[in-house]
Amino acid sequence: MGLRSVLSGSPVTELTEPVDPRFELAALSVQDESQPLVFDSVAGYPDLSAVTNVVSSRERIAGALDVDRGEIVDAMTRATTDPVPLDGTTAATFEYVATSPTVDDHVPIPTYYDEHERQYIASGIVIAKDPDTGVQNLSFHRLMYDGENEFVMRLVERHLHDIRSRTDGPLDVAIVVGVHPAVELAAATSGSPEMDELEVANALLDGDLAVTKLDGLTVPAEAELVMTATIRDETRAEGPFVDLSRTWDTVRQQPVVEVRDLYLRPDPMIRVVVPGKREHAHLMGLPQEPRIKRIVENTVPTVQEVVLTPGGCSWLHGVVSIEKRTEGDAKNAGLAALAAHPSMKRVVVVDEDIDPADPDAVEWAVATRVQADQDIETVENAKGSSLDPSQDFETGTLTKWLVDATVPSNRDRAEFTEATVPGAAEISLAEYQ
Ligand SMILES: C=C(C)CCOP(=O)(O)O
Ligand SMILES: [Mn+2]
Repeated sequence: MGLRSVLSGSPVTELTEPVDPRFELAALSVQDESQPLVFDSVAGYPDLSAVTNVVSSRERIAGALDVDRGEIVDAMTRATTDPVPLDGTTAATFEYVATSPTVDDHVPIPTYYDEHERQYIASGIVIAKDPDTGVQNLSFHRLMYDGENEFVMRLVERHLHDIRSRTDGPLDVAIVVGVHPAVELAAATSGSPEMDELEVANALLDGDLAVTKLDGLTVPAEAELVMTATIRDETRAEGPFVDLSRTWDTVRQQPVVEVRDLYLRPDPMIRVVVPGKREHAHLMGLPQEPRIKRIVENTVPTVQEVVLTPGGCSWLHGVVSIEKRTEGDAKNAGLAALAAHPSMKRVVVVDEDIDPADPDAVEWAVATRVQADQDIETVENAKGSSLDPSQDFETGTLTKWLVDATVPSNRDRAEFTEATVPGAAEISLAEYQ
């Protein structure tokens, strides 16, 4: 099950005119994010196509995982709780192309936002093996193209950073671009170091993930593009880059990645993720929700749902709904959520009658159920997201806050319940026309 399997049999928008990977491709991709956009012709690259907006809607994600839209988070929870071991390997669909390649001679590396931006692969999944446990890790890392066979990779202080710090000398990895959305969602999951995200993807695909061996690593057999590479000790300036916050991320010294071998499927379809747009938000934010819910559940078992809100970049703001048992539950649920996802700066806790995915409903709860002097708590000097432009960049800290927008336990719930017109939810104008 590869990338192409989710494009056949469901609507996609197909463009036949040549598209320039420098800005034009990104500009077209944001015209309509409701379904995948296939570029049959990429200027300068006659033998390939490109695709973006593959997971721009929760409906498409649900379709890719063969679940209902409302079951996505539970499917992710099940897959991360019970990963499915990989059962054997198969032949790769990709073929060897070149050693030490000048990468953008072979594949387009887009620019997205501005003249001073560099070319970036924002859809690359890095596969590495933990030197101590042998467990593989998959994670997304933006890759700034630095010419010939070199990139500079944003290496956030998470799992891959930890693997690299425990590896003596350069770290050999594989970089895959263009895989099934289940592999992308699994790679975007920040799970425990013991969790092999390929097994999470295999669980999401009911054991049907085809994998193959490459230079001692296990990689998706149907990947469109694979690069074996080495993360070197050398660092260079990486950025500026527009990331999930939709603001320019700062420039940092980051490790150089040297591409050893390039592999491509025949007639490859190059996977493009436009940074800061909807599918980037889905890939980053959605996999965090089941993990946050699992952690909040340890404190408040009656947690109902967790949503990282698009208005909060699907990363910095969240809403948690609970069935409140006792006063104080909401504050505990908020504290647990902030701890579960350290990149989150604000969490609003609502009762179970409020849809956390509906920003108007959440604002209505804040407007009618919050007294700021009692229901808002702040946590100063906490480590926030590196993507948050409001942070103190010297310390990397900021103030986090939680809002208890639940009905006070000592008040009558009926006073805070939204009135509805009888039958309004069932009746329809069509019946009277
Ligand atoms: C996309 C990136 C750089 C991940 C941001 O991770 P965080 O600084 O932990 O919020
Ligand atoms: Mn991991």
